[in-house]
Amino acid sequence: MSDPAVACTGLRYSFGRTMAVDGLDLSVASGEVFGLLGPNGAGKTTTILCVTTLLPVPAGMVRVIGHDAATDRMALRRLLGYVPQQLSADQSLTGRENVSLFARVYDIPRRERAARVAQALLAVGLDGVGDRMAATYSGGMIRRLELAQALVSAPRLLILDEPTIGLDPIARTDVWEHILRVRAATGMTVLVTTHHMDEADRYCERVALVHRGRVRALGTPGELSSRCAWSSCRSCATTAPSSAPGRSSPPCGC
Ligand SMILES: Nc1ncnc2c1ncn2[C@@H]1O[C@H](COP(=O)(O)OP(=O)(O)OP(=O)(O)O)[C@@H](O)[C@H]1O
Repeated sequence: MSDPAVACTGLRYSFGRTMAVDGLDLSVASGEVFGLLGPNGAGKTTTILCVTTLLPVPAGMVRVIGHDAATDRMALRRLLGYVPQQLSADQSLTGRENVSLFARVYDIPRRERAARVAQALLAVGLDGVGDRMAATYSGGMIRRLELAQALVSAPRLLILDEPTIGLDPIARTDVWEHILRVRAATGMTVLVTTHHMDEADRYCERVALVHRGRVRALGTPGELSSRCAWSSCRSCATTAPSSAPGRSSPPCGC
C-alpha cells in the first residue's frame, strides 16, 4: 500500500499560551480531496503550516508522502504546492510573471520554464490573460493565478487554505472546477481548509471536523452531516459544533 499523502500523529503546536493544535491525528490518502472544516481559531491553518514545514513540529509527527516534516524538510517541500489564505500574487507583475517567479523558486530548469508556466496558466483558464497586469484581475482570477503558481511545480500534494474566501458563488465554483480538473488529470492529493460545509459537501471526498486543535469527527460529508451535532450558518455557511459550550450557533456573527 502507498504511503498516505499526509499523516499527522499527536501533532501539537502552541503560540505562547494558546494551544492552537492539541494532539491532532489525521491521515489523508493519496489522491484524495480532503477537507479540514471548522470554525475560526480551530487550528486548521496552524496544522497546514506544520504540514508545509513553514512551522516546525514541536510535538507529535507529521509525514508527507513518506517524508518526515521534522527531518526531511527540503524533500517534502518539493512535493508540495501551497496556496495561503491571504491573497499573495504581486499586483505589479503580469499573471505570467507571477507564475514565472514561482517556477524559478521551484528551480524548474530554464529551458522548461516558459512551457511549464504556459501549462499552469492554461490549467486555471488564464492563458488568454497571462500578459495582463495582475492588478487588473478580479478576486476569482487572482485566486486562480495563485493556483497556477502552486501548480507550476506539478505538486503531488496541493494544499489550499480557504481558497474561496471572499469570492462570490460563481467565482467559488469556478475555482473549485479548476482544482478538480487538474486533480483528475494528475492524480494529485488535495488538502483544503474551509468554513463552508456546502463546499466540503460538494467537493471533498472526506472531511475532518476540527475544533480546539483536534479532529472531532471524520468521514464523508454525507456521514458527518447525518451523525454530527454540528450546525451551519444559513448566511455564510460557517460550520461549528452546535454543542460548543455557551454557543448555540456558529461563531460567524451573521
Ligand atoms: N501567529 C500567531 N500568534 C499567536 N496566536 C496565533 C497565531 N496564529 C494563530 N494563533 C492562534 O492559534 C489558534 C488557531 O489558529 P488557526 O489560525 O490555526 O485557526 P484556523 O482554524 O485556521 O482559523 P481561521 O478559520 O480563522 O483561519 C487561534 O486561537 C489563533 O488565535
